[in-house]
Amino acid sequence: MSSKIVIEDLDLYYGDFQALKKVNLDIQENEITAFIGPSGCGKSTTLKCINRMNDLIPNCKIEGNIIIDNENIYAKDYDVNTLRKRVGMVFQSPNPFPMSIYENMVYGPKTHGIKDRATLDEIVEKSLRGAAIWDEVKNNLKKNALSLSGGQQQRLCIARALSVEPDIILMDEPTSALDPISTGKIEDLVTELKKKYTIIMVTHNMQQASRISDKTAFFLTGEIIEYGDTFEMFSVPKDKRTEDYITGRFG
Ligand SMILES: Nc1ncnc2c1ncn2[C@@H]1O[C@H](COP(=O)(O)OP(=O)(O)OP(=O)(O)O)[C@@H](O)[C@H]1O
Repeated sequence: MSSKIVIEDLDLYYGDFQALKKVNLDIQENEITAFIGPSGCGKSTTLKCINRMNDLIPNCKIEGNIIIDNENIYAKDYDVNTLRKRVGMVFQSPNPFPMSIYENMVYGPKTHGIKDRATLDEIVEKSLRGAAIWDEVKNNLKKNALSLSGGQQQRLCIARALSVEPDIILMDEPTSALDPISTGKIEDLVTELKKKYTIIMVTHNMQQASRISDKTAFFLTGEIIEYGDTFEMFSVPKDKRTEDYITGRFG
C-alpha cells in the first residue's frame, strides 16, 4: 500500500471563520476512507479541497498542502484541469444532466477533447459496466437520464465520474437520498470500485462506514479527532469523543 493523497496541516477559512484546523491525513491507494462526524464539522469542506472545488468560493482561504501522487495540487503552476480529470466527484443527490443517458456519459470525455464516435461508445459501455448499470440501460441509451430511478441515477452519476478515467473518487453522502436496496447496490459497487480507485466517502451512516470503509477519519469542529483502521476505531475508539459519536451519544 502506498500513500495516494497526503494532506498536511490544512487550514481553511471562509472569510473570518476557520472551518478546518490543521487537518492531516495520509490516504492509501485502493482503499475506502470514510469521513464521519456531526453536521458542520468540515467533512465536505475537506473533500472539496481534494479537487480544489473551494477555489470557486469567494473569501475562501486555504493554507497547507495536499499532495496527490507526490505532486502538490496547491502549487502555483499546478494545472487544475488535470486535477479534475484525476479526481471524480459524486454528490449527495443524484444530479444527472437533463439529457440522454448517452449524452451524460460522453459529456466529460468530450470536454477533455475526445471526439471519435467509436472511442466514445467504448467509454460509455466501459463506464456504465464499471458502475454496474450497463445491463439496465444498454437498450435505452437515448432515454432521458432523469427518467431513471433515484438509485439508477446515482449509479449513472458514478459511471459519469468514471468516464474521464480518474483514479480518485470523492463521494459526498452518496446514498443519503436512496432507499435501502439502492444503498446496498451502491455499497457493493463502491467495494468493487476500490480495486481500481482510491475512494473517499463522507457518510452520516455509522453502519455504512463500518461495513465498507478501510480507514475512518472522525471530524469535530474542523479538526480530526481520530483517524485509523475502521475496524479498530469502531471496536476500540481511542478518544472518548469518537466513542460518544459512533455510539450515537451526540451528532
Ligand atoms: N461556502 C461557505 N461559506 C461559509 N461557510 C461555509 C461554507 N461552506 C461551509 N461553511 C461552513 O463551514 C463549516 C463546515 O462545513 P462542511 O459543509 O464542511 O461540514 P460537513 O461536516 O460536511 O457538514 P454536513 O455533514 O452537514 O454536510 C460549517 O460551519 C459551514 O457552515
